[in-house]
Amino acid sequence: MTGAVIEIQSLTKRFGGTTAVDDLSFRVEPGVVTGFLGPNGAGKTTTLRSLLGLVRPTSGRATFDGRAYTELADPLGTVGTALEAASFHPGRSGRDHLRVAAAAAGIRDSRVDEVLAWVGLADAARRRVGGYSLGMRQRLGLAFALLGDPGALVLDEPINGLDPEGIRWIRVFLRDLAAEGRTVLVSSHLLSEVQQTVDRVVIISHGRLAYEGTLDGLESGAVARVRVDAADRDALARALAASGAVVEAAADGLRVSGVDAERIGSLAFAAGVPLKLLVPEREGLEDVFLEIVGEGEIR
Ligand SMILES: Nc1ncnc2c1ncn2[C@@H]1O[C@H](COP(=O)(O)OP(=O)(O)OP(=O)(O)O)[C@@H](O)[C@H]1O
Repeated sequence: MTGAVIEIQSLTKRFGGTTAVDDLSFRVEPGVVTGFLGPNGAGKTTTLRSLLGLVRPTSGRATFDGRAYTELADPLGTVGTALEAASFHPGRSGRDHLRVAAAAAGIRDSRVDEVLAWVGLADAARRRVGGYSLGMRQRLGLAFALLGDPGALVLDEPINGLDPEGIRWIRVFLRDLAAEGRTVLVSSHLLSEVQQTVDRVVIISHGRLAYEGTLDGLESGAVARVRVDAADRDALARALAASGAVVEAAADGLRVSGVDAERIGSLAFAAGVPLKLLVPEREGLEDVFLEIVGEGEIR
């Protein structure tokens, strides 16, 4: 199977005076899991809703192999979606939900049990959705998305709220779907949540593209720092700053960037300042992500 290429081209969506998505362009290829990341309010949901024909863009296009969702000959076979996990009627069983959807879409009834087994819900299929855990509702959402055996999957925050076992399960599940050649796009507001699941990431902030590429590429933007301390911290800071290092004071010593640990050792030695701590540190991916999107910004 080869899933469709998803392409967002100069997409802009304004709601009154709010620009939710601002001239956004990126591509999502089949065969890999792509993370679609940004803080709350960055415009992820609006982008996904535009892609699925639920929102009319102010300008630009969002397509599957060049066709807008509304132009697809076989929408359910092209893309499966799970935009909200909680929107199932609590009084009906998981199986009933899928049977109604399958009948409406002209999909054979036996497919319902296939997808329920696929997502590990076979035993719970006849129970009321009201008694499902969040993880089970997320699985039901996935089963729903897979009904039409789509080449592409577009999932809004599918990992949000899952317990560790559920997270492990969905990681493997999404990777398997991509390995079959499907296009898998997964949104999240936390990089750490999808870090072990995705191959590529698209990061947006304020409706604009902030980064598109591999996780390795993102990591190469991480700043190397050295944590260092001396009994005479001020003398150490002066010696390092005089050699062009960037020195920040912290409660437990100094954070130094721009020079490596070896050079810091020689500079301290030359200045006659004995060190009591010298630890190279690398910024985590989550720090790089927060820097890219602007730490803690919520609109
Ligand atoms: N129907 C709407 N009417 C008015 N403003 C909207 C509407 N939908 C979204 N917005 C605004 O557009 C911006 C982007 O929202 P969007 O839901 O796309 O972000 P998001 O990245 O998905 O965030 P979240 O994870 O919180 O859903 C926000 O400022 C939001 O308030």
